Amino acid sequence: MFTLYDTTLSSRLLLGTARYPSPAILEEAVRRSGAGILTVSLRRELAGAKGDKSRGGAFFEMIKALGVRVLPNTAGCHSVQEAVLTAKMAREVFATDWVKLEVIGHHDTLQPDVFALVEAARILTAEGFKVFPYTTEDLVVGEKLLEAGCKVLMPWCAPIGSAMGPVNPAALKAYRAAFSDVPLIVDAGIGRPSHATAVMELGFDAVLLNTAVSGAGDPAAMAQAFGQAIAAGRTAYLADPLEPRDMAVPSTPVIGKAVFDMAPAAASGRA
Ligand SMILES: CC(=O)[C@@H](O)[C@H](O)COP(=O)(O)O
Repeated sequence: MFTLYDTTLSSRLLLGTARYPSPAILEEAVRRSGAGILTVSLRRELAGAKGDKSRGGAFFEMIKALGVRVLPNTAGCHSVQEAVLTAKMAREVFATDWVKLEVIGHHDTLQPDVFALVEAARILTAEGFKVFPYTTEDLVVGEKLLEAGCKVLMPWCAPIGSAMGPVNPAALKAYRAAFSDVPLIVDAGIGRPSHATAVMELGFDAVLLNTAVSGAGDPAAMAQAFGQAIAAGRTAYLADPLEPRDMAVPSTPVIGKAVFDMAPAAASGRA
């Protein structure tokens, strides 16, 4: 169990809902993942409906009907104004003050504009939003986001949609150590279940991912694999894993065993 703002959750997987082959596959993926939170892009769905707002609305109704907590996101926003406006629209549509705050700053890497992110976070928390900021693993930005009122931080592990997995594990380790009391969710860049396990083993509280599931050959099976991998990573973290060592250490205590085994054989003349 872990707590994000006012809510206690058992699943540590937050699943994105974009780019699935069909609504039925999305539904099945959500079910098999066991995800505790679904993130939904307001801008993407409304843009995809191409003027027919009821299509966007139908998608939102389908998401609500899944009965999983929704975390609307501001994916596709490039400025403070856009992100704040999108968050307010999402609050109306989903009747929630939770928002995943994304303010994209770099065209190629989709790296967040961390200056705009902090400003938007400050505005939204002042208006009562519970902000989940998508950020880099920069420690100073993390501190500024906490000062702005965020109670959760969501560092990337690689660019959105890249599926690279944790490209800078040392930075993620430092992030975990620096914000030991803050719920931390790795958001974006996960490609495989083993990546999710690896970041959970570092002590992160949860993982948010989308492309690795929606882009898989069998999204529902992959969603299930991620659910299992995240749970395994958490269990391993709590089990206090060994640190890698420079030297070999025999795992079987051989000294003494041979004496017991050999002595009776030698005495009886057996080789
Ligand atoms: C759905 C969503 O919020 C994405 O913007 C998020 O950051 C996930 O990234 P991946 O698609 O790389 O998992």
